[in-house]
Amino acid sequence: MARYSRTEGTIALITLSNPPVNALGAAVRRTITDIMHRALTDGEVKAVVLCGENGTFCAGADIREFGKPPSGPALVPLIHDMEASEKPVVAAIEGVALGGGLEIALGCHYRIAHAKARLGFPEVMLGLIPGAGGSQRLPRLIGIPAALELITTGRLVSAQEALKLGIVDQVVDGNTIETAVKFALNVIGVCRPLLSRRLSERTPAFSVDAAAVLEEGMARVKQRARGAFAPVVCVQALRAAATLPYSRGMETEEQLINMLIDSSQARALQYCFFAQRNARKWSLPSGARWNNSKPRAVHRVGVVGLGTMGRGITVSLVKAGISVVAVEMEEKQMDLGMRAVLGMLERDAQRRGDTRPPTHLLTFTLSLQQLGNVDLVIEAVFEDMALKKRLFTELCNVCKPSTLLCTNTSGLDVDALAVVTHRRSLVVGMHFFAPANVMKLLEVVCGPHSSAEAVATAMTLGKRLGKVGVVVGNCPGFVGNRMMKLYLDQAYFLLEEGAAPEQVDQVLEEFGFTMGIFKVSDLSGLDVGWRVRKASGLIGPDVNPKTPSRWRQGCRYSPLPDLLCEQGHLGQKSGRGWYLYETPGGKEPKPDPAMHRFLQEYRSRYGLTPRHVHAHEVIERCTYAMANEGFRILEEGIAARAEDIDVIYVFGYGWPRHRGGPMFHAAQVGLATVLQRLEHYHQLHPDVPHLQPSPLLQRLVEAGSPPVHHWREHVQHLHSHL
Ligand SMILES: CC(C)(COP(=O)(O)OP(=O)(O)OC[C@H]1O[C@@H](n2cnc3c(N)ncnc32)[C@H](O)[C@@H]1OP(=O)(O)O)[C@@H](O)C(=O)NCCC(=O)NCCSC(=O)C[C@@H](O)CCCCCCCCCCCCC(=O)O
Repeated sequence: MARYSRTEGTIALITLSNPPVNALGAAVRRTITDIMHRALTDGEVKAVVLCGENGTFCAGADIREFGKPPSGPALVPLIHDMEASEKPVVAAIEGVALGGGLEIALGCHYRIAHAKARLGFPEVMLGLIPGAGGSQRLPRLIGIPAALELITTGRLVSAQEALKLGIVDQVVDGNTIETAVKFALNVIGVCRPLLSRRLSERTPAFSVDAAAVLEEGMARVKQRARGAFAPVVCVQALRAAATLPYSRGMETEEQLINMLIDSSQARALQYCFFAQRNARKWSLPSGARWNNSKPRAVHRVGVVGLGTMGRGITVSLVKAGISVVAVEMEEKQMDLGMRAVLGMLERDAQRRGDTRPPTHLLTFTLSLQQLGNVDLVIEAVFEDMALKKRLFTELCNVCKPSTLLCTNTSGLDVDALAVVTHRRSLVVGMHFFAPANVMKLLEVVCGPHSSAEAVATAMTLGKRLGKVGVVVGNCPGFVGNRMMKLYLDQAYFLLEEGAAPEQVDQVLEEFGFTMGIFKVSDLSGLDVGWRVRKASGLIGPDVNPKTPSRWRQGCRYSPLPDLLCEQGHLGQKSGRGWYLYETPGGKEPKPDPAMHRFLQEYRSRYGLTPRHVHAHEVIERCTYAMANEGFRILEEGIAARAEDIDVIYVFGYGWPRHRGGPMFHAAQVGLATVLQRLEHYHQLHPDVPHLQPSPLLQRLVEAGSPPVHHWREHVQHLHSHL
């Protein structure tokens, strides 16, 4: 928990010891409080050095304790006692000093940091504010503008930046604890009383513009927060620091954190924190798991296809220091792709202040033969099964027998590709999201033949690329796009029933989505879905001409997006889609009067009487339809946990993190309510079978709506892939 030792005769060394990150759980707080009291009252001790075991100072409060009844001593009195002490207290910061960890460090009189240390207040990402004096001490140390930026964004700073800002007093390359001990010996008795080092005693170093800075800060966070409370409350805490004496500021901080601590948003954000980490802990029905499966070494990767996805994947790989052989079939495409990749790398290097992008890691070629020596191939050609099968067959002949063959398909059958190869166990899906060099999500699609080694290798590679990997099973659309289809269907149906694209989007954005569904569709290009619908036989020559336009494969179908595509309205790239753009390639969507007329004509053609669609109906139909499919996905074992589905939505589809994800949202609304609303909508729309509540949802409600982590226990037949 925390250890006490004496060094150099007069220095008390207090070492936090709570692996893996020295979080400040109740037992740790109890031990440090006792030990600190001992050190501060022991007459032989002249100074104290506080450090953390195993190269980590402290990652802050133990997040698992939030939401539980409080126990153990609080941090605030401990920090006050330390700061009030007449013996110098020096923090030796290695690894991280985050949240409550940094608050403790700010209560110390001096801070020495290792060059590789990172410091910050990430509380806002957990729906909180720094609640143990951090919101009051940091602005007194570095001023309002810098504190405002750090606290409202949760951004971590390097030791060097912390030195520049004045958060730490010294940065060391060598042994931080030894340096801190020497430092402590040097300052014993030098600065008595330690008044100037006590941040709570300082008058905040505010510029005259503090009020304006806070006002601007508030406007900025409100615009960016998409409905999240915590960033706004962070600004309120800083306003208290700017305008109130320290003790009153602390009272305000306490009131504000108490308001947030039990909020549904804080719960959702803390759920996301653990869900993201749990996603790494995959397992397969064979018993193979993340911690008993060895990934293969990947030094050289082949990327086939230099369209939008292939380019982004190539850039991600190169930025992670991995050699890439990029293959295109046609010279013109290759030239375009090569220029785009080099341009992206160049801009990235400029942003980071590097003079030369790592182009030496790149080989561009028109010949698949050059893939003979790669460890892994990522196929990123068109979504055309016949083309992909030909390619996989050829790759088998070209690549060494141990090369993993991965497909970036966004929904085609990974197993159908595996069976054309002689190395089925080495085939997995690596589904990146556009733009692949930016988006964090990676679905690792595991087919029935995929080996644990292949899954482990794809997950490890994803981690090297900075992605959040989630292992999913093989079915059309996997997890993300399978649920997305139902979301889109509901959005189209809402247009048929009377809504306008901008109205649906506004409601979704107010809910917290990064972008409304129609804006997303315009951005990705309407032709993407069009191709998928053609390939899956929903449109095209295979459809019986007698089939009504609004009816496909036994259920209601909306041809709206197909009609737009037929007119060449493909979204941003064509200057027109669900919205109007100034020019082809324009980015600024404007409501399109022609779209309104088109919808009116469409409705009258099919005898649909438009009605006013309420905001709550938009949210319920879109999000409950998604969650309902999520329950089916869980039942089929396509996702191992509800948390995995939520991670996919938060990291890949712009779902607001402060609402946890579609499954967590359903749990927060109440499963019984979701069930009842789905029944209601299914009664109104019996031609939409997907609105019929899934059997798992029904069983969960019968079982009293257990918490998300227990849902898997109610899956009846674990016939699953995962
Ligand atoms: C630290 C990291 C940067 C490490 O990253 P890395 O990639 O190396 O590793 P992982 O992310 O995989 O983490 C490894 C492992 O550790 C677990 N973990 C990490 N941090 C915590 C944590 N803070 N608590 C619990 N567990 C943690 C993680 O889950 C992994 O576990 P696994 O099983 O999967 O291996 C990175 O992890 C990171 O960024 N962590 C989060 C850091 C953070 O957000 N810190 C802020 C915490 S909130 C806080 O500090 C609030 C303060 O302002 C204090 C507020 C006090 C008042 C509140 C009143 C509430 C009452 C309850 C508490 C009473 C206390 C009091 O009153 O004083």
